[in-house]
Amino acid sequence: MVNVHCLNNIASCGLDLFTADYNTESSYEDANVVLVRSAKMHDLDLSNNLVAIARAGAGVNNIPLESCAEAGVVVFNTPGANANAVKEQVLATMLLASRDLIGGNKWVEDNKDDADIAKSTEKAKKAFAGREIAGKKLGVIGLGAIGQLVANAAISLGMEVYGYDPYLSVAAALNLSREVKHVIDVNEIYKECNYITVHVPALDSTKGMIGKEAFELMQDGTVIINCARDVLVDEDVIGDYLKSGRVKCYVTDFPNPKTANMEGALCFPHLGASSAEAEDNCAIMAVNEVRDFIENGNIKNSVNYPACNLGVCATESRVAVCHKNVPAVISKITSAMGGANVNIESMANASRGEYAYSLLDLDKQPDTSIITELASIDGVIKVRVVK
Ligand SMILES: NC(=O)c1ccc[n+]([C@@H]2O[C@H](COP(=O)([O-])OP(=O)(O)OC[C@H]3O[C@@H](n4cnc5c(N)ncnc54)[C@H](O)[C@@H]3O)[C@@H](O)[C@H]2O)c1
Ligand SMILES: O=C(O)[C@H](O)COP(=O)(O)O
Repeated sequence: MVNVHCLNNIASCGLDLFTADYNTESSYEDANVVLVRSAKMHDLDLSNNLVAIARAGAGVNNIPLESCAEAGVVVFNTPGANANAVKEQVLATMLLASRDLIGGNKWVEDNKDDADIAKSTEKAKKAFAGREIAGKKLGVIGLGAIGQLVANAAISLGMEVYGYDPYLSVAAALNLSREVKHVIDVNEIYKECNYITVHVPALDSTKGMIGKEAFELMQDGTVIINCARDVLVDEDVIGDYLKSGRVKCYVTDFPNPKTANMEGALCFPHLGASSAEAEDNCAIMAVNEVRDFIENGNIKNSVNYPACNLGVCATESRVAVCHKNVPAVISKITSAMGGANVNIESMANASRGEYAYSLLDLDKQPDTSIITELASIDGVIKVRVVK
C-alpha cells in the first residue's frame, strides 16, 4: 500500500486516478507521497517514508527543494496545467484596471434603492469612464506557460506586445506569436509599455526585480499586474509611485497587510489558478506523475531531480537510486550488482546539478543485503525497489 497525504484540497478527479494500492487518507507522518498546492512545507519534517511530493500547480517556492533532494524526495510540479486560468485572470484584471467597472458596479450597489436609478445612471457614468487596451503596449516578463498565453491573447486583442525572457525554452518560443517583440533588455519594457505583467518564478534572482530602478524608467499611468508572487515587486516602494501617478494601478493576486490597504492596489485572494478546469488539470497531471514514479520509477516534471524514463519494467525487478552527481557512484552500484550475480538488463541515468538518478532493470529480485549495500555507498541517497 502506498500512503498518500494531501496537504491541500486536491480535485477528486485526480485522486480518483489512484488505484486500490494507494491509501489517500494517510497522515503526513506516514505518507510515502504528499500532494500539495500552496501549503508551506519549509517547516515540516521529511520522514524516511517520503519519496515524492507533487505540487498540483506551478510555483514551488512553498517547498524546500534542496532539503528534499538531499533526503531523496523527488518533487514534481504540473507545468502549464493552470496556465489558461491565470491568462484569463490577467486579461480580466488588465480590463478592470483600464475601465472602472468595479467603481461603477459599486455605485449601482450604493444606489440600488434609488427609484430614479435609470436616470441618475446617465449622469453618474462619466465618473467611471476609462481607456481601452487595444493599441496600447503590454510588456510580458517571463514567457513560460502563462506568459506566452498572455502575450498571444493580448496580440489578438489588438495590443502591441513586448516579451522578455532570457531563458526562453524552444517549446515556448515556438508557441509565441511572431508579432510579439522579443526584447533582450527588460528596461525596454519598463520604458515603453503602458501595461506590464510578470510571470516568472519566485527565486533569489527574481525577488524585487520590479523595484525603484524599474519604476523610475516607467511612463506615468503604467499598470503593473502581478499574478506570479508578491516578492517579485518591491512593495515597500510601489506605494510612492502609486501616489505620484507613475503607476496607475498595481494588480496583485497576493495581498498582504501593506497592499491590501494601499490606494491604487487592486488585490485578489490568490485566484489565478482557482478555476474548476485548472484544479482538475493540475490534480490529474500530479497524480499521473506520482503513479508513473511509484509504479515505474520514471521521473517527469521534477523540479529537483532529472527527468529519467525506462518505460514499464519488463524484467524481473527494477531498482531506483537517488544519488549525488559525483564520480564512481554508478560504478560502485553496478559492481555491487555484479558481485551478487545480478545482471543489469538495462539502465538509465541522468543528472541535474548536484543530484542524479539511476534506474536499473534486473534479471532477478535483489536480496535485501544488496539493497543495504547499495544504500551504504558513499553518495547514494535513497534506494527503492520499484518492482
Ligand atoms: N496566481 C496564481 O494562482 C498562479 C498560478 C500559476 C503560476 N503562478 C506563478 O507564476 C509563475 C510562472 O508560472 P508559469 O506556469 O508560466 O511557469 P513557467 O516555468 O512555465 O515560466 C516561467 C518563465 O519565467 C522565465 N524566467 C525565469 N527567470 C526570469 C527572469 N529573471 N526574467 C524573465 N524571465 C524569467 C523562465 O525562463 C520561464 O520561461 C509561477 O512560478 C508561479 O509563481 C501563479
Ligand atoms: O503557482 C501556482 O500554481 C499558483 O500560485 C496556484 O496556487 P494554488 O494551487 O494554491 O491556487
